[in-house]
Amino acid sequence: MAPRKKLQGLVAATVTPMTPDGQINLSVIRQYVDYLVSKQNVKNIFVNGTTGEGLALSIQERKQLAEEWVRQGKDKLDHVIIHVGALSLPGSQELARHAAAIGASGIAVIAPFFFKPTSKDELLAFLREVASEAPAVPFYYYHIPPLTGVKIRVEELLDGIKEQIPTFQGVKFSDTDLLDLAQCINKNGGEEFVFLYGVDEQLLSALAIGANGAVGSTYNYLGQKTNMMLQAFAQHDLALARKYQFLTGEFLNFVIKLGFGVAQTKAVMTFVSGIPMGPPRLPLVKASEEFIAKAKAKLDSGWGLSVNGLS
Ligand SMILES: CC(=O)N[C@H](C=O)[C@@H](O)[C@H](O)[C@H](O)CO
Ligand SMILES: CC(=O)C(=O)O
Repeated sequence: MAPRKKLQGLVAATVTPMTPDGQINLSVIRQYVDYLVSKQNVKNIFVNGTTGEGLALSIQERKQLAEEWVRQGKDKLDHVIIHVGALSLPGSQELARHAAAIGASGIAVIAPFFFKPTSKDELLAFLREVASEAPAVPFYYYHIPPLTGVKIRVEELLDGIKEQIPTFQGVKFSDTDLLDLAQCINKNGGEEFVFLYGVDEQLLSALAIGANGAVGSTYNYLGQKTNMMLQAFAQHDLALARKYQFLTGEFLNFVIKLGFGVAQTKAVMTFVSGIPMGPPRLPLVKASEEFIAKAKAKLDSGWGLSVNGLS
């Protein structure tokens, strides 16, 4: 899938559909793609990442999923980014070669997080060895220090990165350190790289300092509303953009207080889209009936209309 345009706007971090007995369920991916495009107006996806439980899947499962997403996304999606990060370098390299072979429009890699890189050079060396296995595929670094514990600042990592990783294209930035993000954007004067923000509840703040778009779990079901925020922001209507951020934030604040993670995202996506996403895989456990009832009631309660008449 040759990217027709530079990645921008919303990217849905897809969940991995599973059968009730915990096998990956490829059979609903076609329907999932159609849902994102037609109901959420989201045409980019990020596969096998945090939300997709990528690190809880076998290499074989990750390849099968990547293939199915690319196959179903053909002619419907603009970008299919495959997360190929893994704890072992050979595992990550194998996934990178596979993603290249099937025509993914980009690959992303998180920092290895059991044995952790302790310096920029160590992290860069690992990323370089993965990226070089897919020499024609745009490469994104996936920065998510709350989960990896690798806190090397992106500003530092980006310094001279093109010489080491010629395919380097940008960052999925899933951290609240907006100073780091701002420094990256400020130094990226030529607008060579793409910065996709990954903390959905504060995307507007990241847009304000220059993020190009966002990758997140909530764009699976709040994509339409978040697109309205992007549009208001692009039209310099900050007051309206803020209303949309408050609107999505109201729902997220509600579910975060109940306990919100990948399992809960799968449950919400199941009732919003009607597509059975199934349970998560251990060590995650499925969302409680109580959570589902409350989240559903919140969404059904006219929540969409509760902030100054927005829908
Ligand atoms: C830790 C995590 O999963 N972060 C996601 C992406 O990076 C986000 O999309 C969050 O799910 C979202 O911001 C809700 O907190
Ligand atoms: C949220 C995100 O980007 C991920 O699931 O990896």
